[in-house]
Amino acid sequence: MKRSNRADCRMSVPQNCPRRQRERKPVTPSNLNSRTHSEDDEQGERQRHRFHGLIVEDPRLIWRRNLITTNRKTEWKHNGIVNHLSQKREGTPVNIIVGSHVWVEDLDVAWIDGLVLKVSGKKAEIQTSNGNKITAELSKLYPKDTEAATAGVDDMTKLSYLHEPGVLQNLRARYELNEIYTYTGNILIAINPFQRLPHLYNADMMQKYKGAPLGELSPHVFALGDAAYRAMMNEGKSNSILVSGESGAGKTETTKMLMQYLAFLGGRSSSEGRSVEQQVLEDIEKYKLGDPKGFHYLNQSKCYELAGVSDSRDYLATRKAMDIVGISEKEQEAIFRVVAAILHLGNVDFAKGKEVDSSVLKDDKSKFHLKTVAELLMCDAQALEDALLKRVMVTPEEVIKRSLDPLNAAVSRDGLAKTIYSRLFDCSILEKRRKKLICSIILCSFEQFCINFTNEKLQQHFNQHVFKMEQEEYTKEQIDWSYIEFVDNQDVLDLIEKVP
Ligand SMILES: Nc1ncnc2c1ncn2[C@@H]1O[C@H](COP(=O)(O)OP(=O)(O)OP(=O)(O)O)[C@@H](O)[C@H]1O
Repeated sequence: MKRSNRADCRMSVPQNCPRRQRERKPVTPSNLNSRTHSEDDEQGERQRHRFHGLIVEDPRLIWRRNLITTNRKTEWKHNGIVNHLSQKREGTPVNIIVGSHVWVEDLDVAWIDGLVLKVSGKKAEIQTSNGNKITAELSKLYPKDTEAATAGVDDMTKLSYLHEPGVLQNLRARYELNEIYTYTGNILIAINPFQRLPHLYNADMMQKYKGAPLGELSPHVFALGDAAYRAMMNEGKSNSILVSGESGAGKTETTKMLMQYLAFLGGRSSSEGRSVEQQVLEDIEKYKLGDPKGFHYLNQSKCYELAGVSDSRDYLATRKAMDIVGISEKEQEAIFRVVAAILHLGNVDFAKGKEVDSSVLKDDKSKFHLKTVAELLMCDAQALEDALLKRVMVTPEEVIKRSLDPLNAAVSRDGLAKTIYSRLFDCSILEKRRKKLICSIILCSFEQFCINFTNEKLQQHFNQHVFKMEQEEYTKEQIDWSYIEFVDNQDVLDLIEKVP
């Protein structure tokens, strides 16, 4: 399922009608939320989940276009925040005249601001703020809001001009002040700070955000976690937070913060007076784990500790968060058994066997790890050993077993580890979803399906809250502007979500 061209989904704000000139209630995360309630009601049973959107971005990608390959740039523009917010390029009535302050594309810094010196035909001559004089097509210029707050705005819906340079400038201005979070309605955008900002995540901050309505305090990942948790408790309904972003943008770190916050909200004191180390030691023995240096899958980077990161605490926070989101003790045990089994599996080594191109378990250590894997996965140790040492080929006539040499046995071991790990997530999600809806799709690429579905869901979220709502408001306020058609992807969502 490929994404359709979203270019026609972009919203155009009339140039002669900057949004701040109109007397209107600013669109805040909280009033957007109240709208979601009524829409949920309308959708009734069909809406099994409430979704909260969180987009993480890598500043190196969004501000330095020369670091982005053409494809990546296009992909980002089509999938990222700017696509949802930016002003329609073609056919937009851009009222650029001599003396206008504008944004123009720049290879080094993505967008540079400048002053229009001359307009002739479809082109303009611009004096850029870095001292260059350039000529650009009028249709490629975007008006600059000269009255924009230098510190930026905490919610992108408050921007006067919703176009790519405006959005990026706002994120950048905030980022320079270490304000890495910004709302777009009730969607949170997080920019990777590439440095620890402990003051943002300490216990005081958690306390501050606990119970505060979304939008009341500065944008924060805790605010989103809080909204999801409250909605879950109040409505008895599942909630999902979609964390979307490029590789390296900070999804994992953001998710960790969310988990910590959810654990804090759950507040179940499972420690019973024991120290963190004692509790974790409660599990290391059980899963026959030990020093990470001793595990092949953990010791490749040779990096075992990070300043300010406590694996023990993160582990306990994860367990607590699992409690909160309703993963039972038994399911948690199963999850950690599988994870521990994967680590042990990585330590199973192979040596040459007696026959040509065959292999055996290398030593007693490997035998121990294989036995532990079998115990943890509750499977037969001999069958597991066979599966690692031999390849099975099924032909129409017969089933052929062929021995593997040590190198290929190691490849088979790593393949098994990857498959088990990936199945762990498929199974957890499957448990929570209606099998009817999902089974056939898993046979395709489940991961890609999830990515596409998430993108479609986010797109619909933006359609609902930015396009539909804004247009309704313009109509209500009788503002003279042309109605923009946009592609509604509800049919795509119905295909996946709707009960057949
Ligand atoms: N909020 C944050 N605070 C501090 N550092 C961060 C934060 N978010 C990301 N980082 C830094 O960026 C690095 C990459 O982030 P992370 O691993 O979360 O990315 P990712 O989106 O999960 O990547 P991938 O999709 O490739 O797994 C982290 O190792 C960390 O150094």
